[in-house]
Amino acid sequence: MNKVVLVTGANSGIGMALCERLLSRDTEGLQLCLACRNMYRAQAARAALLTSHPTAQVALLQMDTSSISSVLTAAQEVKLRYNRLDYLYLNAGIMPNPQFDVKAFFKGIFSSNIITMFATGEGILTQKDDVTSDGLQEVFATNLFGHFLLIRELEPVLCQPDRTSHLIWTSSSNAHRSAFSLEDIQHRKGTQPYSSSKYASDLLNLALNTHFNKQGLYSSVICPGFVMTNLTYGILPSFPAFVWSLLMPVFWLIRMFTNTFTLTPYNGAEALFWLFKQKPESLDPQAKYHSLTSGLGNNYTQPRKMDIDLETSEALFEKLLQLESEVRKKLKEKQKASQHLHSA
Ligand SMILES: NC(=O)C1=CN([C@@H]2O[C@H](COP(=O)(O)OP(=O)(O)OC[C@H]3O[C@@H](n4cnc5c(N)ncnc54)[C@H](OP(=O)(O)O)[C@@H]3O)[C@@H](O)[C@H]2O)C=CC1
Ligand SMILES: CC(C)CCC[C@@H](C)[C@H]1CC[C@H]2C3=C(CC[C@]12C)[C@@]1(C)CCC(=O)[C@@H](C)[C@@H]1CC3
Repeated sequence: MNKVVLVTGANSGIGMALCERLLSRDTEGLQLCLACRNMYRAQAARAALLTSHPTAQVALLQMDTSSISSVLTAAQEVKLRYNRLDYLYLNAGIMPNPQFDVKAFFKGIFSSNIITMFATGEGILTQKDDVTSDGLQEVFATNLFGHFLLIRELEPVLCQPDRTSHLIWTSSSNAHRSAFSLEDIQHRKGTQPYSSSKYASDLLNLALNTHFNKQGLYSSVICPGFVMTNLTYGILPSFPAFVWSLLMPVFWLIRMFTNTFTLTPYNGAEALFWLFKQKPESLDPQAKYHSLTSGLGNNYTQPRKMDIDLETSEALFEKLLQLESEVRKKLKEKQKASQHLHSA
């Protein structure tokens, strides 16, 4: 039986590079499903993958992870199409309206914190978040909650007695405990929704392992390192693409000191690809698997312990379940109201 692999945010950057790498390893034995919000971009990605792998099975699925109804519809479609789901890559993510603190950046360059700053972006980035039509914070909804709902909906295909399934989150080394609060899981009040959402995915990863390992479902998190993609280009929008290219020698130099500068989507997808080849039972639920690239350009994956604890991960899991039941209730009421309107 062919393995079924679903990747969210598969039409560009790290998600797209992962698809390319998976098909290069095994073109015939995989059923790849690209879950994307924009079907034009999804079709372009599918066409590019089929150009290099003409015999591959590549399907498309429309899904906007920031929209509850879109996630629920997409999950129904997955259950109709597939009776198994071996790998679910939870990769779609946004960092909207990033503000780059130039002063903090230059201060960081001349401090002992320089390596941490380049590896994590800590202290130099904030974002302005939005609210979705479901009334959720956009970064939380896109990066975390949409994926949580998807997993909950797909439980019947993910938890099967005769085999294991693997959830793999694209988190970040920008995830930081100080940006996250259990009292404000959506990060309505702060200025670091991205860091908060990624820290929440690290916590949720642990809770998912606690609750689902017995049912054959495993979860892992990775950090791709600093990769040049649409997401990072958005951090300095005044820089045209050629300026980023001109900066490449500087970045290669920085890579000599911090191997987190993976830079290309291919390199950034290293840990995602490495996890595909591992037995999920052998992995550490408290570790984040980092894509790293050496000064000489060699890729490797390294686990690093995360700053998370069981108690907070359980508390977050409970809060997410509670939010899930609230949004489902709201959605039902909305559907009832529109039915009334139609029948009147
Ligand atoms: N680049 C980096 O340095 C790092 C990236 N990451 C993480 O890697 C992941 C991939 O990002 P990256 O490849 O860098 O950036 P890209 O912007 O290239 O990829 C992000 C993908 O997510 C999709 N996406 C965004 N919002 C939604 C949504 N609401 N519903 C469905 N899909 C959506 C995008 O679709 P569309 O094309 O339609 O926008 C795109 O396919 C993200 O989770 C990011 O946080 C983590 C650490 C570092
Ligand atoms: C103009 C200058 C010569 C160079 C500017 C460099 C910064 C824009 C980058 C240095 C470290 C980068 C970084 C990220 C974004 C861009 C930098 C701040 C991230 C925060 C991107 C998203 C992530 O998830 C992190 C892992 C990245 C960490 C490093």
